Amino acid sequence: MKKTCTNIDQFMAGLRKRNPGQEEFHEAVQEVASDVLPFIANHKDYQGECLLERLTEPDRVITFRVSWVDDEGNVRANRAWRVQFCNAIGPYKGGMRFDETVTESVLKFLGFEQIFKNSLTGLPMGGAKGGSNFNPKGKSDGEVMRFCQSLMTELHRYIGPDKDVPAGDIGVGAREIGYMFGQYRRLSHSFTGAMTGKGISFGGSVGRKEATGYGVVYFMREILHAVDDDIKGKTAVVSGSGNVALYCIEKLVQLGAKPLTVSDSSGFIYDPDGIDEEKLAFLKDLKEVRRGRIEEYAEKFGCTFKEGRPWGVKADLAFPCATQNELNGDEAKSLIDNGLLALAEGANMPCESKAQHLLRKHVLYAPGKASNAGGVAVSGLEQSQNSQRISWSLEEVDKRLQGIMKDIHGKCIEHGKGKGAGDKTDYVRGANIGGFIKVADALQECGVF
Ligand SMILES: NC(=O)C1=CN([C@@H]2O[C@H](COP(=O)(O)OP(=O)(O)OC[C@H]3O[C@@H](n4cnc5c(N)ncnc54)[C@H](OP(=O)(O)O)[C@@H]3O)[C@@H](O)[C@H]2O)C=CC1
Ligand SMILES: O=C(O)CCC(=O)C(=O)O
Repeated sequence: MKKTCTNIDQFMAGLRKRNPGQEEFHEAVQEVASDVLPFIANHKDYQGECLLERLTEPDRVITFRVSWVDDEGNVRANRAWRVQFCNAIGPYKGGMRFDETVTESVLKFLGFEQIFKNSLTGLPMGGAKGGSNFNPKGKSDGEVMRFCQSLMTELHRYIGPDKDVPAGDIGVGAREIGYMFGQYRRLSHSFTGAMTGKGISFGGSVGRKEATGYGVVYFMREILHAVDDDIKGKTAVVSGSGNVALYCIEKLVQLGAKPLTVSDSSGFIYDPDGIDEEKLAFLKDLKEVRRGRIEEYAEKFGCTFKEGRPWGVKADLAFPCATQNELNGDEAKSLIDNGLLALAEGANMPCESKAQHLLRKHVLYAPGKASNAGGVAVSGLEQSQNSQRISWSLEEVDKRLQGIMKDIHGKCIEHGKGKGAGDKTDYVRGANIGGFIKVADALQECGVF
């Protein structure tokens, strides 16, 4: 029987050859393969069926044109994709990203990560991701609506509650989900839970908007409890000011921590007094309603605005919640030199590989596939509510979210405890192996495909 190649250099050389120029995808696979290949080498049961080779090849990538008309009457065209990566443990599931930086490589990296993340949640969800190089910033509501409707006119053929269930991500919030779901409903002539992150008035779950940000803080709480520490009284440096960052800050404030920074693509603010409930309310209005720039916070509350990223600020905890590769090796060193205790990723792959290496060695470091899984987990709960045609209360959803984050932490401990530098828990290994096993078992039990 042909055995899986467990030599990382050979494995990666093959992957690079098959996926030329897709650097983000290479990076994501390298991170997983460097834990999973040694695991396979030590476990005979996982050696025979080319499991990681199969898991690094998407089931399919759907690419299509999205034509739409701008407010001046000009016809515009963008490219969109849906990467349906692996449905071994449930229908494809993962967000849609609208940003000018979106490429097939970015979506393959995100879809690949999603396989392991969704597996860790314990819910029956496969891995997928989609999006477009359309940039919603500065577009009118009408332009965004026409774009979303046009995109769904093609995408609706490939999705459905038992097939593939898209949701939000960068550039795709409540407004965009509403427009896409509305068009899906019209075209499919049905009302089903084919998308999550929906508005509460049309099948959405309470708590989904908050879930990723709250989840990352719940995960950090577990990390600190495992070393007999607590989140209360800790200072925190947070990047981003979108969905994940805002609700990460909200939960930090609720649990008695002191968030010091918040950022967007123009720069960051540093508020040494900490962001409190009143300042957070201003931030929510600025970002969720007025779609303004972060500098306004500094003007309103008389603190510092700087171009660049917030990683030079001294803090106990760090939460990168903006985008991929937003924290490099030098910035990780600066956080560590400033006494950082722990970092939990709210964004997907925010730390460059040099930064990951340093953080893994010197602090407690939780990778996004574990720490930001709360969002997709509550999406899974939204799917369950839709299927049963019921709505749970916020208390019920939040209780389940806390339970799921605790369970994910438990899986990281099971596979990563004592495996890191100085006998620390290696959360990266824990998440990679914990996520892999369930998918690998399902792949083996369902026959070769
Ligand atoms: N939404 C969710 O449920 C989940 C999201 N994630 C991940 O979390 C991250 C943030 O997502 P989300 O909050 O939903 O997205 P949003 O679009 O709501 O917010 C993104 C934030 O990041 C900033 N940002 C984007 N690109 C850059 C950049 N190149 N440099 C600096 N800042 C940047 C944006 O600033 P600006 O407005 O100026 O562009 C904005 O503040 C992503 O990595 C996403 O994949 C992970 C799990 C679930
Ligand atoms: O809720 C979802 O399905 C999407 C979440 C997501 O895109 C992510 O976890 O990165």
